[in-house]
Amino acid sequence: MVGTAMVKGSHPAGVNGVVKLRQAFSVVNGGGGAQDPSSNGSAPASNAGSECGGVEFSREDVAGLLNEKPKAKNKFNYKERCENMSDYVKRLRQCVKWFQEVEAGYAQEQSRLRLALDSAERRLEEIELCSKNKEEELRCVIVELRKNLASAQEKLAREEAERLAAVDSLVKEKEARLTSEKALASVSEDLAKAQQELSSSNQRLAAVNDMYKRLQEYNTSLQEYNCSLQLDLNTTSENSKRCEKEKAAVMEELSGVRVHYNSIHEQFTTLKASHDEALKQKEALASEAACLRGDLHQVRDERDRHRGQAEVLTEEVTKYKEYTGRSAAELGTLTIKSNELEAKCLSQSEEIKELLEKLTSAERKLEACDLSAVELRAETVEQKELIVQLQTRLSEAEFKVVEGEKLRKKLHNTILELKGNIRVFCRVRPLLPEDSRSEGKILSYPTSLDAQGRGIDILQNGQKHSFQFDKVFTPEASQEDVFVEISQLVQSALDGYKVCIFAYGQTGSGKTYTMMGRPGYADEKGLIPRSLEQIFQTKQSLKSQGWSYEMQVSMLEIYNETIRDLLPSNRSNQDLSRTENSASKQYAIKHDPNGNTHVSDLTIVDVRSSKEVSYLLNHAAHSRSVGKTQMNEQSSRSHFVFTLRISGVNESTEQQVQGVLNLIDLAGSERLSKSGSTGDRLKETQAINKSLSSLSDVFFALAKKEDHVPFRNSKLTYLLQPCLGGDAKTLMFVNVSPDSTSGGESLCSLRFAARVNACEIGVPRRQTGARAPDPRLSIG
Ligand SMILES: Nc1ncnc2c1ncn2[C@@H]1O[C@H](COP(=O)(O)OP(=O)(O)OP(=O)(O)O)[C@@H](O)[C@H]1O
Repeated sequence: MVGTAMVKGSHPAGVNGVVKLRQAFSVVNGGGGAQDPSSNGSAPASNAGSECGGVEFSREDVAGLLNEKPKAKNKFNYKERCENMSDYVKRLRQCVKWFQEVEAGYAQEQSRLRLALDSAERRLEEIELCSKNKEEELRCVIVELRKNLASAQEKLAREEAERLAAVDSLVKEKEARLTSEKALASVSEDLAKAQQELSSSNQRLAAVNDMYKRLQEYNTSLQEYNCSLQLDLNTTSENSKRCEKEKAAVMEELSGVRVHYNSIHEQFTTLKASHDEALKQKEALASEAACLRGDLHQVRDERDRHRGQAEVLTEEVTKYKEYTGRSAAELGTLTIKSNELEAKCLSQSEEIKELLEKLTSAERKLEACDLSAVELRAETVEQKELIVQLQTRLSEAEFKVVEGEKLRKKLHNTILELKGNIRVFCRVRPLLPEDSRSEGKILSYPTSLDAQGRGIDILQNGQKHSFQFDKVFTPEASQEDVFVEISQLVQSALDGYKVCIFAYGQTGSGKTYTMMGRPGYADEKGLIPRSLEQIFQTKQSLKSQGWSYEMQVSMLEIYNETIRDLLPSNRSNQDLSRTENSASKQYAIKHDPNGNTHVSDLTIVDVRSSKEVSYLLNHAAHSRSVGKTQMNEQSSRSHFVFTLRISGVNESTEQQVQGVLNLIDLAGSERLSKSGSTGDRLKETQAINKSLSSLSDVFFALAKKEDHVPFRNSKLTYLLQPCLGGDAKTLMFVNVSPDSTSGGESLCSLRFAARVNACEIGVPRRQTGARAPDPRLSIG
């Protein structure tokens, strides 16, 4: 009974307790140890059971032992009951032994489990602490993110509004551009037509000139012929005059003869009349005689008288007849002579007529020739006038085109100035012999109306990325083409603006070529020498308007975050080594309230001509830190800053202007893996990449209109602060290599440039009025 009670009493804390401990142990250890015997009575014996003194007990055995009392079939059979009891006691003893062993094992297990529990609790505590910290952090992050979200939403709304406004203005600009392009196209058409007309007019003019020459030759021959005809005519007219005179004399003679003849004829008529009278009288007399015959006496006397009268009359008639016969002969000779003369005169008249006809026809021909010559001359004059008109129209059209282009640029500039944007030009250099040509072209230039000359597409990993800038120069663009586009900007430095032009891009992409050019090749001079030439030329031409300018130059480089002066402080002491010269100097950058930047101890040189500046540029180029990298034979390892300060005074208008021209050749960005830099080169590359990434951060902050712009993160950005965040006219060249192996870098550069293009830095302001107290210390 005692044993039974003991076993019974130990049951809950015994088997179940051990089972629970085992369960806990298995949970802590993550294993699948013992299970609650009551939960799964069919568990395998090896899992639930244990060994005790060589006797194996199953759970069922133990449970049977604990729950069953020994029962005898016959309660009076004491022997059987004793045997049963002893058997039961034996089994109980074995069971107790098993329990003890199990308890010992369980105690061990318990201590192990306690240790595990302790460590688990410690871990739990740590985890809880950690999770609390994390929770705290996450809460902070969530709060910050919420704030950021709110400000981002605000900014988004603002940017959306601005974007809409920008889209509006872009649409307007596009429209304006389209109309100006249409006008340009129509003007170009006109121009082409005018040129065609001009060339056809030139051809016609040449043909007319040719014809005119031939006509002139013909005219000359006609004039010669005319001269000979005139000579002939003169001699003929002299002959004719002579003949006329002779004819007149003959006619006079003839008329005299005719008068004479008439008078003789009249006499003859009167004589004939008198003869007839006489005959009549004779007849009357004869009739009278016949009448008087009767009266013979009387009649004979009368007859004699009459006879005498008849004889006298006969004599007279004879005389008359004689006379009349002689006159007729004379008249005949005279008539013959007159006829001859008339015939001669007639022949001469005919000759004269013929000559006159010839002369008239010749004159008519001459007149016709003169007329055609005059017509031709008039036509030539008309054509010349037409040519002049066409040329005027052509020059007008050309002028219109130039003016249109100027206006477009001006409008574009004005829009940009109103927006306060940084302008971005992209320049792609030509493929060099050392470039790889394996993967074909990665860059292309869209030809659509709105993107022509401004768009660039880059193919990277099979994907096309499109960008648009203020201008895109293809590899064919010459240094002159590039300079033409920035000359107006350079000009505005003389008008009192702060101007900043800088070149950004991967190493070897053509920044130094763009800014400085190729030394020794006049055609390939870069923007810096060309800008200076233009400034000094304009300075000369503005003299007539009363302007006089003073100019000062300074040049520095930022190498490994250190400023170096590139000009000799003492011209006579040029051989002094640069390090020795600049070691003691501080070159601290300061900005005054007027937005001018001062670099202490920096050498500033007065310059009067572009030659002087070229000399200084050469000096600086030799002093600049240059090295060889895997990407570029002559790689610029520093940022080069050229500053020209311009002070202008107009004595007649008492105006004063102060302009600054900053021209900057940045060091090239490069990937450390690709550049293959080690040692000092590696340090340089890291410094370059750091300052360029600071520049990128500045643009990022500007583009997002953040309150804080990290200008102070690098010397470069701090030096450029007035140009990037102030009132300067700023232009960035993004130089790109067409090499297919540089596609990644080119895409990065173009992305950076697109971000810069979106930046608004403020509206440019002209600096006029009183001069700074010491302009020599100011660089921009
Ligand atoms: N537009 C171009 N026409 C002809 N050659 C060019 C042009 N641009 C660049 N090059 C040539 O490409 C080479 C690299 O150009 P450059 O030295 O100007 O590159 P960079 O960007 O200044 O490089 P880094 O950053 O390493 O100084 C030079 O040999 C240069 O003459």
